[in-house]
Amino acid sequence: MVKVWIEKLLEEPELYLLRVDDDRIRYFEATWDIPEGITYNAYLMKLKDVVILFDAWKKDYTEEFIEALSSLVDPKEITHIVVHHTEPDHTGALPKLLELNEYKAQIIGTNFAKNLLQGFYGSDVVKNFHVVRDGEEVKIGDRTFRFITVPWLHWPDTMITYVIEDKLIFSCDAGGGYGIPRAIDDSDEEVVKEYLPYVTKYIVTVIGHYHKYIVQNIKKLKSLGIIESVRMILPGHGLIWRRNPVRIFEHYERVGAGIPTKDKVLVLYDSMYGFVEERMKVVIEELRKYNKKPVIYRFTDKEAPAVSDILGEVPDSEALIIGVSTYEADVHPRIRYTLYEILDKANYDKPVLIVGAFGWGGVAGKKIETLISRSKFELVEVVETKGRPTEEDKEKLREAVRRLIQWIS
Ligand SMILES: Cc1cc2nc3c(=O)[nH]c(=O)nc-3n(C[C@H](O)[C@H](O)[C@H](O)COP(=O)(O)O)c2cc1C
Repeated sequence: MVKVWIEKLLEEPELYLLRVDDDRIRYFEATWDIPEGITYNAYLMKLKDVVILFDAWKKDYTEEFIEALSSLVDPKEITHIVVHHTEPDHTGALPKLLELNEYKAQIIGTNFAKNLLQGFYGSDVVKNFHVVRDGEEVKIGDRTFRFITVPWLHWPDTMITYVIEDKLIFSCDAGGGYGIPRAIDDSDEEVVKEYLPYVTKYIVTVIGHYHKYIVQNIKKLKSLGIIESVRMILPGHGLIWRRNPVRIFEHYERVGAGIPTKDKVLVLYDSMYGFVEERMKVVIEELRKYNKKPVIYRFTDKEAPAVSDILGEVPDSEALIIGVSTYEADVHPRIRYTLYEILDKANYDKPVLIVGAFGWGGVAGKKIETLISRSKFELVEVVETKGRPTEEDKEKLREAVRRLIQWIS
């Protein structure tokens, strides 16, 4: 049985969280390996004469959503539905809800959201749609709702809602993360510590392609003066932030900007028969000699880490070292895919060292060199040699690692 949370968050205004813990999902967006699962959060606010729903759940949980919602309100009584972002993990249950609501509720969202909803679910769903512009304020009941667009965080339709009188931010995907936290909010530091790495992984895999917009949009919210005094940040996934609400946006900013954790170096390699691995042992030993802390992911005949986990390690690394074998005159397929995703989702200004091994003609190193030259990463060196590494090859590797360390410092 899937776990559903129905929690009262505030008495005034009367505000509820409706959260479902999706522990059945394996691959978010049919791509990202998330054994940690994810939650979908919707919120319900009851004011005098109006009932406002903020977002919904994924279609798979429509039945549970309607049941949870019905325990708080008759769906027919919902007067407004705010759609912050139309991705179906937040809107899948909407068509059924609107049917039960007899299409009485006014849907509020951006023009982009209206077009997308119509494309996904048909014209009926948008027949009572109120398009809001960036910064528009709408009085609903006795509260004022300001809608602020945050485009490309992570779709063009995305906006957040700021409730002026109560200083609440409904932030949808911004401020969200993977994982199924044991609590609903950030009051327990242990829960927060367990959860934050899943937030980083979520940011990189889901929003990473647009990571410059994270920094840009948070700057925009800061300039509006709504962050420093915010009382609660209520995201569409994961924990609610109310003990220290600013913290989640600070975390997003750090990941967006790629701020490194001191001494962390991401080491990533494939090795089919051990020759790349022999080289990487030399590299790792040299890193440790200089007090660097390598975080190691390897593709071998015994292990294949999730690319989503590797991506989550990039933003706070000081540097990357990639070990690669040449495979059919190309980059080994596992590294090829991983690197493609790193360059797309976690493209940061960080130094990279490439370590290659080949049998009869090294190609992988040169191909990676070309890819890196078109990215934000800076290539320190390609050390690519044949077969089993000689003592001379090993010395070259140690020198390259020292050069990388100098580059970092
Ligand atoms: C399926 C396969 C394809 C390969 N293709 C090439 C190639 O195109 N060019 C080359 O120089 N070596 C090629 N090699 C040899 C490897 O690059 C070489 O053995 C390297 O040292 C492998 O590193 P490892 O021992 O860590 O797996 C290939 C090896 C395998 C198993």
